[in-house]
Amino acid sequence: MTATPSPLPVPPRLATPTGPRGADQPWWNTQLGSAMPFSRYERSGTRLPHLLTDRTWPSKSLARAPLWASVDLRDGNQALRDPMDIRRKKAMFDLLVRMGFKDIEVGYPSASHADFSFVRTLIEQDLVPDDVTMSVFTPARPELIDRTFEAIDGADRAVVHLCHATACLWREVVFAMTAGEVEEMAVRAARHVARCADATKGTRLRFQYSPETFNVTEPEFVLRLSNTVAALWDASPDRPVTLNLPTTVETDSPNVFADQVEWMHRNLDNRRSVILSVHPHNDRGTAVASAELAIMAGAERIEGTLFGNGERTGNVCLATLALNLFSQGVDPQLDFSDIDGIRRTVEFANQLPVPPRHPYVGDLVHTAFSGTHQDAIAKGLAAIGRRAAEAGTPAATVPWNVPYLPIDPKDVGRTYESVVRVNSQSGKGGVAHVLNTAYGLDLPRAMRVELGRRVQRAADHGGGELTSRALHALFAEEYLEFDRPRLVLKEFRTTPGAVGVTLDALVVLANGEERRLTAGGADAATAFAAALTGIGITVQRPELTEHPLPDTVGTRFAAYARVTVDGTVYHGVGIADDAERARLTAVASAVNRAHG
Ligand SMILES: CC(=O)SCCNC(=O)CCNC(=O)[C@H](O)C(C)(C)COP(=O)(O)OP(=O)(O)OC[C@H]1O[C@@H](n2cnc3c(N)ncnc32)[C@H](O)[C@@H]1OP(=O)(O)O
Ligand SMILES: CC(C)C(=O)C(=O)O
Repeated sequence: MTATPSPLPVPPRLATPTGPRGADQPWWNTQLGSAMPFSRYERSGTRLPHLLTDRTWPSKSLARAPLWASVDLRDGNQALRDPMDIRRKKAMFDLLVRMGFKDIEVGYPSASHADFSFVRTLIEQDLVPDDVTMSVFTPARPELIDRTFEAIDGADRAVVHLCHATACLWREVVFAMTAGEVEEMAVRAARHVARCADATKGTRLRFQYSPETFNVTEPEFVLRLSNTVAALWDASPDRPVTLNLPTTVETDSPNVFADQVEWMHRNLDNRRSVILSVHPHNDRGTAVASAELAIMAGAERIEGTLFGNGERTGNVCLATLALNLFSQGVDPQLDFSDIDGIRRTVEFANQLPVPPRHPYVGDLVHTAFSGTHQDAIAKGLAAIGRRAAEAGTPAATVPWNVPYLPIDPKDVGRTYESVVRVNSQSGKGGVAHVLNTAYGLDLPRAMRVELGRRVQRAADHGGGELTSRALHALFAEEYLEFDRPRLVLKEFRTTPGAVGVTLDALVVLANGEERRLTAGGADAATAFAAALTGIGITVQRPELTEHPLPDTVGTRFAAYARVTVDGTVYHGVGIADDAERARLTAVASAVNRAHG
């Protein structure tokens, strides 16, 4: 029988305190109004009307990758303290090509000699692969448009990208123009571009138009401009014009942008002759969400940069967008299999660090310090290993489902070693995981608890992170190395009997004396325990597990003993070249710990 879900509880309405605590404010909400001058800023929704009541984007999902366009070499570059020189530009360009970008804005050639000569280098040295199209940015000024066409002379293919401000504030403050004058400027510039294109021989050209800043421009105005410019450029399905809608400065929540994009998508003339593109900036920290909703709303192309470099808070991060798709089972159509290599090149080109918490690539994004997360991750990885073994397939092909890890770090070229790092927030699971991944030690549960406590004390004391080496040192101090061991197993021999074995062992005592011990038992460890009574040590019920150590030269074994010495349970560890010696050494380790 299927249980009927009970209705969801209705959340209590949050009172909105606007000043001193009001009588209608519930006891659990003690927030008061702040002294921040918020009334200087326009209220959301007052700038532009909500465009749609019948929006369709909320019920869409992302089923395939959009057309990716990198603007690292233009928008990214113009935001750098030290713009890229040719070497850095070349490194970035080569990286973008290797990753699979087909649409790369290579610069703003009329802006600087460096940008112009980079474009010339690409053309003269034939560095643009056949399946990649470069685009070049130009403002709506005739002399700069001319210079742009000069830069692309001799190119096989190119996109000329025309951009000018359209938003009211820019019209008034930057251009001191009316809307009509801006429209005339757009028409003049688009015609100028078309004339230059007609005069250009041997280059397959396409055009792109960006009304800046789209999100705060009156929709009817931006639609009219876009239709006019596309028509002037003879947009057709064979040679579509890219209409790029920038949130040059991000001002509203992503749902507002999605409505704006869907409205354009529905109302553009000759929709099939237009590639609808978006160019989100990240001023509100929601560029990724804006881009994703824009695709649901009808956009086909996204402009952004790797790891989000760009003006102010940056452009939308293409790595995040692509890997968001990847993590949803959609082919990102970009290769992020060596994300750290990509990051190194991007950091070299931009001379800016990628923050440790940046999605997918930051140093810490696949790392858990907290005990409960570590425990869950270790269990999740073990489950993947089991499923792979059961299916007889490599773990890398088993469907990924590990708590707290949205993707398999190995898919982006990371290892599992950094997934779990230990400090005072960590627990036994994390410690065991690190010892396992770094040293191949697979501690039994009771020992994990015991060692976990020891590590916790050390971490509390030291305050910082404990590396795998430090953890191993604590492990060795606890189980392998003893200042004055009660006994050391020097040599031994077992002789099989009718039932069980007889053990002859030579042990060295704390005072340096060597003693030969002999006893029988069901197995060597039981016989050893029995033999220890000869030197006054009562050891009962030795329980042992062992495993070979991976990646060692020759085979070595780790054995773990749980024994009762004088009525108390102790654990010990033995590591040796053969399994039997490892087991007996583990019993000796437990005895030494009992007498430590
Ligand atoms: C939204 C974007 O990201 S657009 C790209 C922005 N990128 C850059 O600015 C980087 C490169 N820029 C530059 O090298 C220079 O600013 C240049 C080459 C564009 C122009 O330099 P200058 O002629 O010295 O002008 P300056 O930068 O002082 O001012 C810009 C002028 O262009 C006008 N302008 C700005 N954008 C545009 C545009 N897209 N189309 C037409 N005119 C524009 C401004 O109104 C201003 O005009 P004014 O001098 O009549 O007041
Ligand atoms: C040129 C345009 C697309 C731009 O960079 C912006 O508006 O941010």
